[in-house]
Amino acid sequence: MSKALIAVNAGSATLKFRAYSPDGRTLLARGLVDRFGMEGGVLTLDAAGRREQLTLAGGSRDEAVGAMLNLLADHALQPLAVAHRVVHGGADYQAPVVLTAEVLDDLAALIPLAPLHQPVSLAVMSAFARLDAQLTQIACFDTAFHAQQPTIATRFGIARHWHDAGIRRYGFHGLSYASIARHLPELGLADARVVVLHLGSGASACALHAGQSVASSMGFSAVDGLLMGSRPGNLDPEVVLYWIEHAGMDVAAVRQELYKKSGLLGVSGGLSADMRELLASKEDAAREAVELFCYRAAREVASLATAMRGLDAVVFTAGIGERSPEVRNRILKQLAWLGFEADLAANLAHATRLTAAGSPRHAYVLATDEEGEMARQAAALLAGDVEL
Ligand SMILES: Nc1ncnc2c1ncn2[C@@H]1O[C@H](COP(=O)(O)OP(=O)(O)O)[C@@H](O)[C@H]1O
Ligand SMILES: CC(=O)OP(=O)(O)O
Ligand SMILES: [Mg+2]
Repeated sequence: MSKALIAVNAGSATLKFRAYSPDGRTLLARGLVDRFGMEGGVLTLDAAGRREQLTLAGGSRDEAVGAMLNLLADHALQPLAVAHRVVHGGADYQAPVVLTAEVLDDLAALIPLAPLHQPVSLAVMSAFARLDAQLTQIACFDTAFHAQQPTIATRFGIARHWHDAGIRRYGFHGLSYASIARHLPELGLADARVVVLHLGSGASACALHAGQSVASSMGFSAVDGLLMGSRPGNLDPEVVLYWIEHAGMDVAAVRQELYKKSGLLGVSGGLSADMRELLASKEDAAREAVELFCYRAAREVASLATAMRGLDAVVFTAGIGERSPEVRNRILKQLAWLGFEADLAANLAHATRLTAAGSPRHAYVLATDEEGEMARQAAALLAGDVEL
């Protein structure tokens, strides 16, 4: 058996995991549980050049985690530690941390701020603990990368005491932005002002100046900012009051509306939260959902550029950003006035650079690697290289 760092990225419907060498640098195996924690779950593992697939009979999270550990053991991989992506670390967690009962209590207290993600992460941690109480588990936070933002970028225009009580902008997708920041020097952008568009089911944008996060489109929760799969992004708070006072909705119904019924799904008239399906649809509402998604992303680029007092480049990443030439092209068209001269052939070919050689500003595509980032963070923590 060889020891491996396991990085786990639990979403609402899937669980992605990867196994790395103890230094977090070499990928040894990668896998996915589709329909995680539901009936009909399927576990896929790619390791040593072959793919294995397993249907999970019962549908519990414990079963899925157990099956994952068994499959890894078949490949002689035994967890040294497991690192979890945790969406919300609040004001207190600005670096990865080994889980203890106290940390788990703190993370549970943040469930209301990340109702789609935090409960799933906590359930996965419990599943691992039930299977192996001795296993070292580590939380890596989506908020941590943004912790050094200037205060002005984190403040809402509400009374100061609320900010002091933690009602402030945190920013998310930080593991993704950290992994992108690592690759900027390869593009000659080490000191540049870059807006990164993380366009996946959850979508956000981040202003990176010399590789540091200085502002983000996501705020107190992961519902703010860009239009997403089923979340609205920016929304006038009076809409929520209207729903409560005039549409008979309670808090649970509002939360459902905000997290599950809005975004691409809502704007497309319930057609789909999935960008691929909307791009393939001929329905007017689907077209408008895609248009709004791109329009809002482009507007956010200009806003974040202003936070940095300048803009050198835009980087697209995550499921939609890495795979949809059409969405990238629409966003770049809207940004043409800022000096982005699109190279359509490069875009269609998924080249790294999407803009023409003489373009005043360049746009790029980089693959995000949230799991790789977690593995590096976990390895650094275990080696005692992380300031706590
Ligand atoms: N080839 C593609 N063209 C357009 N959109 C795509 C493509 N492949 C994946 N997507 C979209 O990417 C989104 C999922 O992104 P992803 O980063 O995997 O999300 P998450 O990790 O948050 O679940 C979905 O809307 C999906 O439709
Ligand atoms: C923070 C967030 O929205 O995450 P995801 O994109 O995985 O939903
Ligand atoms: Mg994601």
